[in-house]
Amino acid sequence: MSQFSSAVQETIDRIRADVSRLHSELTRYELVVWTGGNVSGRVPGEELFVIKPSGVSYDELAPDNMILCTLDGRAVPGSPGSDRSPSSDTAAHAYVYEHMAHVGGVVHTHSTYATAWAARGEEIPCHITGMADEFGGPIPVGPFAIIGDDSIGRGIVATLDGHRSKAVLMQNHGVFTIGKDAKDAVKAAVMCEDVARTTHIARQGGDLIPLPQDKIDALFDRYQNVYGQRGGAAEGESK
Ligand SMILES: O=C(CO)[C@@H](O)[C@H](O)COP(=O)(O)O
Repeated sequence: MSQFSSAVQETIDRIRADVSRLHSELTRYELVVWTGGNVSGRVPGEELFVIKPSGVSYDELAPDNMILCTLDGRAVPGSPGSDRSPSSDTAAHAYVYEHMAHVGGVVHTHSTYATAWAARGEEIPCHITGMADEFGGPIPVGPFAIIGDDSIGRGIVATLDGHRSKAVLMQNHGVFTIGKDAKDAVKAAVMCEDVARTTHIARQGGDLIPLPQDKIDALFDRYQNVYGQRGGAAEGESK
């Protein structure tokens, strides 16, 4: 029998299904190789989130082997999947949920072009309208931090708190993205790789043409507040 009320259990089951399914977007958009990368989703209204097990093939990921964790990064004993170790980035995801209340999803990848910018410790400058739309400016670099404790999480929060960007390039490591939910964070990871690749290729051909700040601001505002179908039906249906 579940240790949660039926309403909370229903929400947990929905987030398990979402997080499990969203991992297939990372492979679809070729943002990860082998077992690299991870997606997590907060359980709304609870001090809980769901994340993938560590080092398990993407083909084997399923709602029941996603791991339910508390905000200190520990698996909830007795919950489905808790017999396995959670993602090695669980502490980083937990730190973000603990310190950024508006965040409902976190994604990590080593996507090729974005990680190349991270390896140089160079922020991606904002020279294309699609980047202004999604990120509202440059994608910043976060500190180099070793996996194993909350150092990566602290670096993500210190870099993204108060920043428009939903993506950070953790130096010498890779991309972490945040979103209002797991799907939104996956979208930011897809867009981050796209702008990293385009900006890299553009730079090979010559100087980049500056995009004025007032135009970046206007594009960001339109995309965030006007673009698409207001009311959310179409976006929700495309899950
Ligand atoms: O970045 C790293 C390791 O440096 C990890 O994020 C791996 O990319 C995926 O680890 P698991 O989620 O499978 O533990």
